[in-house]
Amino acid sequence: MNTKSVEDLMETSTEVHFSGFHMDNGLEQRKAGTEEPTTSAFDEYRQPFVIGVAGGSASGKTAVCDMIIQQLHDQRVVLVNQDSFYHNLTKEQLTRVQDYNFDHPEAFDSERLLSVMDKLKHSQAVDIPKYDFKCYKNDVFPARRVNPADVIILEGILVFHDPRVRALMNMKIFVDTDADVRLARRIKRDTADNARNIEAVLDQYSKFVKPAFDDFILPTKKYADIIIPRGGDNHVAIDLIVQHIRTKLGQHDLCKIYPNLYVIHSTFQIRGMHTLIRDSQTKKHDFVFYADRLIRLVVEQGLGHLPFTEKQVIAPTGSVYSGVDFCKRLCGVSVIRSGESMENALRACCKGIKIGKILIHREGDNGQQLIYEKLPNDISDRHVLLLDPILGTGNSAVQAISLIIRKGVPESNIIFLNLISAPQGLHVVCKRFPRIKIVTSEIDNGLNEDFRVVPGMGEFGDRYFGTDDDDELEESRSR
Ligand SMILES: Nc1ncnc2c1ncn2[C@@H]1O[C@H](COP(=O)(O)OP(=O)(O)O)[C@@H](O)[C@H]1O
Ligand SMILES: Nc1ccn([C@@H]2O[C@H](COP(=O)(O)O)[C@@H](O)[C@H]2O)c(=O)n1
Repeated sequence: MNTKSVEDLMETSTEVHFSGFHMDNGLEQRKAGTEEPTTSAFDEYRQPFVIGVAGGSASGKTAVCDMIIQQLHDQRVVLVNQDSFYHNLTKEQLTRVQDYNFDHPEAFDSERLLSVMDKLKHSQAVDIPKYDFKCYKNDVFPARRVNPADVIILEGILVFHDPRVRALMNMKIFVDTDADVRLARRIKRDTADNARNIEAVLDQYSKFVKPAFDDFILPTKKYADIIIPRGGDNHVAIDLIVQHIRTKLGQHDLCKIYPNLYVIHSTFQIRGMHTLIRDSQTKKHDFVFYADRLIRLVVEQGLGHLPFTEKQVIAPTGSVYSGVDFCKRLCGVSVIRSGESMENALRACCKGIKIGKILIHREGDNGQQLIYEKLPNDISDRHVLLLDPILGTGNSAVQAISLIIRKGVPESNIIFLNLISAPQGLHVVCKRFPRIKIVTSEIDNGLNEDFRVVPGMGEFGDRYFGTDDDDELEESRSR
């Protein structure tokens, strides 16, 4: 028996847990231990995308699922059929099978279905029974072993009926096919595949299938995100669904939770630059060179989130080019000292931009103090690009953003640019300021016991400005 409440299940689908940590002012701290967190916070965000496909019997649910699976050929996808969770009929029920209602929610073992889905969502392999429509049993055929996947499709007439099952789904599709088409298909299928006679099929339809559709299935249509008329014939709808799933799968799971969080598109060039700046053996001049390249990419990406106005220009060919005009009222704010490393890239992109500064003193991580600020007087009229290459606990970011908001800048006019973010910090900032935008180049695993991002890249300011011990050693060796 699965004892998870609806809230528990909803939590596993949308919330974030950091095992081995305890919560403190919205942050999770490590109790004791080694360099890496016990459970990688990053892994906790890696959850499969769950799609529910409901609709009347013979509406084309299986056909729609098959098409989605075929088009997602480069992804690991598993299909789970609600039919697999039909209760076995007792001997007595078997003697009067014509009186059994297979279309009622109680015909299914929902607890077993929930337990299987829960395991798959948590990356565990499961055994799923294969239902025999001729013997009315789920233990005639060997169970199917299903491994965890990127996408789980749960298909069945009543998959939207139980709120606990609905809560597991990231996308709900209702296949809407005319009743006469469904009946015609069902007669064909049940007489051919399930060795039933047409009279029995029609009796079952009028006694159970149609009333259950009206009472239990149709009322769940309102939960659907997408309603597909004409089932598998609707290629446009299926293409759009597949495109949406691909987009979602390509995103970090935190971007699915926080729509204003943007991670720049990763390429081997970007991974290569990250490899260099994270390598403890990288010398200062290489560190600065590659950090600058990455910072420039983040700055350009951040500028792309500013508002624009349309503008037409005449090209030297005499033709009209319809383009856009940059947002003019901008300023940067760097968090001293690491944030200053991002100022050059911002100046290189925005000629003459005003850049303010904020200094936050770190005493442990719970006692942070704002000790210096110099911001443009008219900052409240400007869009603000806040510069800090590392987002760790989120404490400094919260202080800096709160100050900028106190100066009159609307939250939605702030874009926070950083190179490396810890999930904990993102969680804190995005929850506290849901309207600011964050642009980062990579999201790391978590924080270590000193609240430093891991794997991270050490103290950014020291490595960028050459004040780390190793460089002093290196210099003294070369003297
Ligand atoms: N677009 C379609 N055109 C013709 N026959 C179809 C179409 N979609 C499904 N079928 C047929 O109708 C029957 C029921 O379709 P299926 O996808 O299994 O429905 P469901 O899974 O909703 O019960 C199957 O025999 C299938 O081959
Ligand atoms: N032993 C059974 C079990 C189920 N049914 C019917 O199957 C329908 C659900 O499957 P679909 O593929 O059509 O979605 C449902 O309407 C049940 O009446 C059955 O006939 N015999």
